Amino acid sequence: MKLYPIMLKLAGKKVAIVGGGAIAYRKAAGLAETGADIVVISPQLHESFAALSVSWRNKRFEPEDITGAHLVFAATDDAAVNRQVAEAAADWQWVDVTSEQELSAFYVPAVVRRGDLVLAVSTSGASPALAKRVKQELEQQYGEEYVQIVQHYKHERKKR
Ligand SMILES: C[C@@]1(CC(=O)O)C2=NC(=C\c3[nH]c(c(CCC(=O)O)c3CC(=O)O)Cc3[nH]c(c(CC(=O)O)c3CCC(=O)O)/C=C3\N/C(=C\2)[C@@H](CCC(=O)O)[C@]3(C)CC(=O)O)/[C@H]1CCC(=O)O
Ligand SMILES: NC(=O)c1ccc[n+]([C@@H]2O[C@H](COP(=O)([O-])OP(=O)(O)OC[C@H]3O[C@@H](n4cnc5c(N)ncnc54)[C@H](O)[C@@H]3O)[C@@H](O)[C@H]2O)c1
Repeated sequence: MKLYPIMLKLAGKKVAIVGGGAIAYRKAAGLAETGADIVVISPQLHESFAALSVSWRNKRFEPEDITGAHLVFAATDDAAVNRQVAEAAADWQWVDVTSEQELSAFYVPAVVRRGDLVLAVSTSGASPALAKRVKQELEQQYGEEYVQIVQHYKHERKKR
């Protein structure tokens, strides 16, 4: 089955991240500056979270924690807990179980940002390491100059 790529406007939307370790941090960092209302549920929080704006619920996961969340990340190191998160989610909630593809409703791509230019790379889950490698190649190919290039094109387009 093909996966469908999309750009989400997350300002003001609740996003729940269950787990507070390295992987939870990586998913939270990817949400920085989207305006999402990020809630992290975990009895421990990785020190890098200090640089991010998130609400921390210092506790173990319970189903009520994901109520109203549009996106849900199950990112604990306990596969059974991650499965409970998937089971607690309503049909309309998009869940990424970071330890188990079969239970996920979406995956996160590897991303290069150059201002408004966004390059997202996915292998549809086949190989996250390859997605990262292709991202690194794109980082070389599309340098910081593209921040200005995309601005220029945007400006030209408005003149029409
Ligand atoms: C792209 C990136 C985005 C991000 O995380 O922000 C991302 N994984 C990254 C890196 C990475 N992940 C893993 C390794 C170790 C090498 C390896 O195992 O290959 C490395 C490499 C590294 O860390 O160097 C391990 C791993 N990943 C998943 C599983 C579980 C499974 O496959 O079932 C396991 C085994 C866990 C275990 O051992 O238990 C699952 C997923 N990882 C995804 C995304 C989604 C599919 C993306 C796609 O392919 O399209 C998906 C399906 C769900 C999701 O996480 O959304 C990010 C690159 C960051 C960057 O840009 O630098
Ligand atoms: N998708 C990916 O990109 C990817 C990559 C590597 C690993 N993984 C998976 O992610 C998992 C987590 O890895 P990590 O490096 O972040 O682990 P980690 O040990 O750094 O963090 C685990 C976190 O889970 C929290 N936790 C444990 N039980 C909990 C509970 N009941 N409720 C709430 N929080 C709870 C802990 O407090 C801790 O903060 C791994 O076990 C692996 O399966 C995914």
